[in-house]
Amino acid sequence: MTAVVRAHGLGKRFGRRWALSDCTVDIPAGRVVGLVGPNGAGKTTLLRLVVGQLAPTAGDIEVLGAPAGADATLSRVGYVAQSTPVYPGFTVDEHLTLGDRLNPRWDMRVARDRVESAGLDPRQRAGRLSGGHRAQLALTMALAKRPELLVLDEPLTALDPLARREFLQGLMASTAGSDVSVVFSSHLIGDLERICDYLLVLTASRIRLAGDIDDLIASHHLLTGARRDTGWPAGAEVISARHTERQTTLVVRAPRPVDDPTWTVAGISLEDLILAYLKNDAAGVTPLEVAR
Ligand SMILES: Nc1ncnc2c1ncn2[C@@H]1O[C@H](COP(=O)(O)OP(=O)(O)OP(=O)(O)O)[C@@H](O)[C@H]1O
Repeated sequence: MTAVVRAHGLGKRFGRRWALSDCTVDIPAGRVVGLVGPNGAGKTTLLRLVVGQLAPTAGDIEVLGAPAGADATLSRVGYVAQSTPVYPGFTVDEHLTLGDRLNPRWDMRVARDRVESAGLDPRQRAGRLSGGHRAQLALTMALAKRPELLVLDEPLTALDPLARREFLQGLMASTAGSDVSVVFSSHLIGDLERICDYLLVLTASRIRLAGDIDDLIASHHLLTGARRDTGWPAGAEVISARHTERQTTLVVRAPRPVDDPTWTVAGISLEDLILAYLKNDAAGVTPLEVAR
């Protein structure tokens, strides 16, 4: 597997607190990777390590074959931070001119098309744009660089539903048939489901799950049966358990479909799979405890 990001034993500490711990992961090239996790899990920290804005406290990280943040890779990585930074005193058009000067692979046509479709006024100063339009400008700057790796930290939060859909369609159109790899953090699972084919789940500063979404869906199952506190199915790892007075519902990971007549087995949606890992994130807490 060719990896765009290779992290080994990666950790970042702020003061006494580890924002990211012991992260060992290879992010495959040419994929659209969804990064999910609860608030404060360490997603932004991981993304800032990827783009070289932070230096690791422990371990190492390689991006596009070089140490993260290396000069040689800067123009090959596009990044939109959560705050969607722009230059407030520059107009939209001046942003595009600056992008053209600074980036060897800049595509002015992509930039102008996006500005037009997002309804941005080229003469408007960026400092006066609405939050959603500022996000659109920041995304345009990242896409028009024609990066090999595009890193987006919750880019959709400020966009209205229509703009969100159009952005996702635009993103899919610009990634289809190209080699660009995308790492995309979001709390909006429906949006991730629409465009991602690879998933990373980060909870409590650790990677809990990484893999191809189709494989993860195939290896996780939803089991329902009569209420019980023991007697879990053999050969399956219980990820989460929920109980009503009469019924127990499990999310389990098992390489083969669970063959146990005391359970009704069903496929799992991406949303249920992610929620099972998010619920069961506190270290040392058993699935039974977190389910109540
Ligand atoms: N520059 C910093 N200085 C001190 N602590 C920080 C800094 N950046 C992040 N942290 C802490 O590191 C932890 C992880 O933060 P991070 O922003 O990476 O989480 P996140 O998963 O992106 O959260 P959210 O979904 O809320 O954006 C948090 O406890 C946060 O307070």
